[in-house]
Amino acid sequence: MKPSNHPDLWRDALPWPGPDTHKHHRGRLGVVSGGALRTGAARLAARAGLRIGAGLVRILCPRDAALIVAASVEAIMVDEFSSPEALFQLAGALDAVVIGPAAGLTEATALNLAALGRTGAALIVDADALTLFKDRPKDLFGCLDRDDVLTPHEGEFERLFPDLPVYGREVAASKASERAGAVIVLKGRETVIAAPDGRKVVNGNGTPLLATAGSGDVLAGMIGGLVAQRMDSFDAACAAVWMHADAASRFGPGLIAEDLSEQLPSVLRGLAPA
Ligand SMILES: NC(=O)C1=CN([C@@H]2O[C@H](COP(=O)(O)OP(=O)(O)OC[C@H]3O[C@@H](n4cnc5c(N)ncnc54)[C@H](O)[C@@H]3O)[C@@H](O)[C@H]2O)[C@@H](O)CC1
Ligand SMILES: Nc1ncnc2c1ncn2[C@@H]1O[C@H](COP(=O)(O)OP(=O)(O)O)[C@@H](O)[C@H]1O
Repeated sequence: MKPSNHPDLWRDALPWPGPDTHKHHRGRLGVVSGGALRTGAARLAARAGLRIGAGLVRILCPRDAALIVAASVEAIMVDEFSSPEALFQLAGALDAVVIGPAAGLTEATALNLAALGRTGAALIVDADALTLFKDRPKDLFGCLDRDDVLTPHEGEFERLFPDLPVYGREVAASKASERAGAVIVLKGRETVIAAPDGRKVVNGNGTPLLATAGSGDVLAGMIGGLVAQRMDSFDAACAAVWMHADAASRFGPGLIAEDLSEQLPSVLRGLAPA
């Protein structure tokens, strides 16, 4: 399949604020932070979610991380939780939640994911929250709904779906989406986005400038920010993947993950209705 992702597929579905909107209407995104030494990934994701238009973004922190995160954010809000049940309560007021970036390969991450799976929030599951389920992928899939999004790089994909890479990336992504019952974003040079209902798109505007630590965390936050604004999860994933690469190309050489969100205003201006 030739690269097929293009703004024509999802431009009309992008969320823009109307005259009577307020921040809660624009979508409420949560991002689960790792522990005290692992807060950067959540901050990258949260900032991307805010930049892409979610009206309200909260970083949900284990107790040891809360003051560290609070000291390093402004518009982003901070909550602390001390148990999966407390996380469940916090997430009840959110439209979408990102979990996984620097979350830690611990049972606490699995329990937190299970708690989030019991809320109405759409989940964007990345990084550690994928790797953790290497030997028990069904435990992960059991927590998911069809509007949830998994964002594996090839290493993470192989851990969850060891029998699928042999089919090639496109067929593998479709089979994985069907098996997981969620949208799959199989990242890489040509990212493949597949939905359980059979929709599939291959992205063609990627750039190797994105091969830098934390760029995947930013992508997860962008998808989360669009899903929080009630964009269909498959469309949101296609749009975020394209905009993420466009942001990288606009910045050019020297790009680090922090730069991606700062390019989003110009990416969005290029997509806004006239
Ligand atoms: N600013 C931050 O705090 C950042 C935190 N990060 C977090 O750091 C933790 C560990 O990240 P790691 O990079 O070690 O975990 P990974 O699962 O990305 O890498 C582990 C191993 O997987 C293999 N692998 C196979 N295919 C790969 C691919 N396409 N891309 C990358 N690796 C591939 C590599 O050999 C690598 O050694 C995660 O929780 C991650 O979310 C990273 O996201 C980077 C930025
Ligand atoms: N060579 C490449 N060409 C195009 N895109 C790339 C390339 N390498 C990485 N990317 C993109 O960069 C991002 C990396 O995500 P990930 O591996 O999860 O990084 P991290 O865990 O450091 O955040 C993905 O969106 C991936 O598609």
